[in-house]
Amino acid sequence: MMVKQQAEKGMTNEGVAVQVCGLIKTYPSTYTLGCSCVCCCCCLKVKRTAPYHAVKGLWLNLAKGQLFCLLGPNGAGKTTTISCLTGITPITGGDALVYGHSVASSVGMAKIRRLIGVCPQFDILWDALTGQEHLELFANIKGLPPSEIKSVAAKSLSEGKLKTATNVRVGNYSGGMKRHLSVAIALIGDPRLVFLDEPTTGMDPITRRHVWDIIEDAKKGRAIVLTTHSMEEADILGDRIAIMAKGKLRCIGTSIHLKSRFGAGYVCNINFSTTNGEPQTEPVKFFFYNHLDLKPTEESKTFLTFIIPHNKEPLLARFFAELQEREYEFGISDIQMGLTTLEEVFLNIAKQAELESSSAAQENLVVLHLTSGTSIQVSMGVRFVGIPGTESAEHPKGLMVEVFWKTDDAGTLCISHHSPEAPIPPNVELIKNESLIGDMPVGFTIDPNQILNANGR
Ligand SMILES: Nc1ncnc2c1ncn2[C@@H]1O[C@H](COP(=O)(O)OP(=O)(O)OP(=O)(O)O)[C@@H](O)[C@H]1O
Repeated sequence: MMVKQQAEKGMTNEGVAVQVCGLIKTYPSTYTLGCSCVCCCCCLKVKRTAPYHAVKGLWLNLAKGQLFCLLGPNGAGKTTTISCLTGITPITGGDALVYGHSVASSVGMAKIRRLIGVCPQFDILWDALTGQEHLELFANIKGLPPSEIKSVAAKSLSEGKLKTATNVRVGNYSGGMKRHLSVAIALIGDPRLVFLDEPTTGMDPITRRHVWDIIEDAKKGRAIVLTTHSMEEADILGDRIAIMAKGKLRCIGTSIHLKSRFGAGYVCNINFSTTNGEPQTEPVKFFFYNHLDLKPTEESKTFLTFIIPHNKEPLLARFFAELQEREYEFGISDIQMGLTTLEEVFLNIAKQAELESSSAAQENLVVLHLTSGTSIQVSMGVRFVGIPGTESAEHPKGLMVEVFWKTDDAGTLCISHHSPEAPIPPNVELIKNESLIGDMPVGFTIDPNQILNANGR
């Protein structure tokens, strides 16, 4: 909101490289030929798809000398945002100023092109050219003085995995080497703003660390916009992180800010020593349950993990003082506390966005295979879901499960596992829309606050 107010008052800030002011991108309708019959000769129809709102009014400032990391599940609108800022696709509404030049005007865009370097999501390289030839070509395009081109190209190839491949044709590069070369191309000519769209996809861990060092060094004196599906990469490189979903910015801040504001709380790991006999995990579990009403999220013979929600904060000082006093009695070797992970923040935001859109339109359903053997459809991102047809005299409200989500390597939200089936607490209000899509029932979404309140969590 502050960004919007500043922009509306025409305020400019010296430290800002890019000012995005209500950016909108809507892809127009497309027309396809199709029919629903088998013969295909009599009823070919032109089908019109609805316009797609990929970016729905984005407001943000990107600072000079900082790396801004844009996260979001597949289809969030990250690449579209980059395409709008780099002039690859025309914007539909709003504007963005790159070092004061507007992306909405062709004059502005011509100036912006001289200031930016881009590593696109998919490599645009020529198999017949070598790494050195690519860099010389792009150094030429960026307008570097001819006398400097060879040395600049050689310098950016002088380190890491590309060194040995300088004169090898790119057709023989691995996928990771091609991404490495695309990053080098984005940085050539000292651009003041660099866009890196999933730059380390397909890289082995050693090359990835090397490219992280290159990116970290490149922050000085320029702004970098990076998109990634790796939370580790975002945590390590991002000075500020934003999460987009369904075309909208959902949250923005430093990694620590996002974890404390949007994470579930703290992760507490307790390790037990095995030198003085059997570890006392059961008394410690009881101690946590008794004082904080928490059960472990992970456990083994020698460690326990608890997620401590923020609302328990007032109890923690006394709780940990007492736990430390009894460390020896419980056989605890060490206690570690940390904020929950960025991945968890990401999942929370992605789930929330999916839930909003699937409750707006009855879509985005995925199949949940219950361990009891039946399958139901559930809204993407739902946490507690009631199982249709499970009402009985013993459980008048029926049964429910808690669904746990994860993202796959490509950033798509998918079901990880679910809790055992449990009775829906009697005081929970249910809004049941009995429905069947295809021949599979649709589970009803239960407000998580009601369950947490009912369980005293
Ligand atoms: N040319 C186009 N015409 C119509 N729709 C498009 C076009 N390009 C992208 N889209 C749609 O816009 C949405 C946003 O796509 P975009 O590529 O920006 O997402 P993203 O956040 O970069 O996802 P990913 O992580 O998969 O790269 C998607 O639903 C996509 O299908």
